[in-house]
Amino acid sequence: MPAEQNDPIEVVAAAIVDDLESPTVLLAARRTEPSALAGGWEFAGGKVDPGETDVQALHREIREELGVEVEIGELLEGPLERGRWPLGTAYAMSVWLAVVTEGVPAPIEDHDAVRWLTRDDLYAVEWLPADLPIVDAVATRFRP
Ligand SMILES: Nc1nc2c([nH]c(=O)n2[C@H]2C[C@H](O)[C@@H](COP(=O)(O)OP(=O)(O)OP(=O)(O)O)O2)c(=O)[nH]1
Repeated sequence: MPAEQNDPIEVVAAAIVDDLESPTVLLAARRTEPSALAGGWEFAGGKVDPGETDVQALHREIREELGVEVEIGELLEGPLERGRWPLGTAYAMSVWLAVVTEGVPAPIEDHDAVRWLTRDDLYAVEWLPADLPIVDAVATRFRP
């Protein structure tokens, strides 16, 4: 179906954890731009390019931004169609749990810091506001 003018822009992102079944840490990345969002923490990811599947886009973005390869796990179901999460009205984001299979995450592009958050400090960074319900969804998967 062709995209309508006011359809949200599709974004994909990874909630990178240490273990897909029983996570104990979550990776957060600090944005460098635009200035309105710089300093906010988020899930690494980005827009799906034309002709790319969501999963292809996710692997590409994670490779470009963090320099790692990931295995993708469960889709964290959001309230919008196809389980996406609203980012304001302009964007809709699909978020999967993921684990690193190759490399060590580093802030290569679009971020200036990455941090592994334990359950106790999941909310210790200043998440972009739209991400808070997604962090809540990740928290429910954490090892009790
Ligand atoms: N990647 C990502 N974007 C987020 C998150 N939370 C959130 O509100 N956003 C917003 C920031 C942007 O306004 C929008 C799209 O994100 P993006 O990373 O593709 O933004 P961008 O415009 O810098 O993309 P690009 O040109 O580098 O592809 O979504 C998140 O957790 N991850």
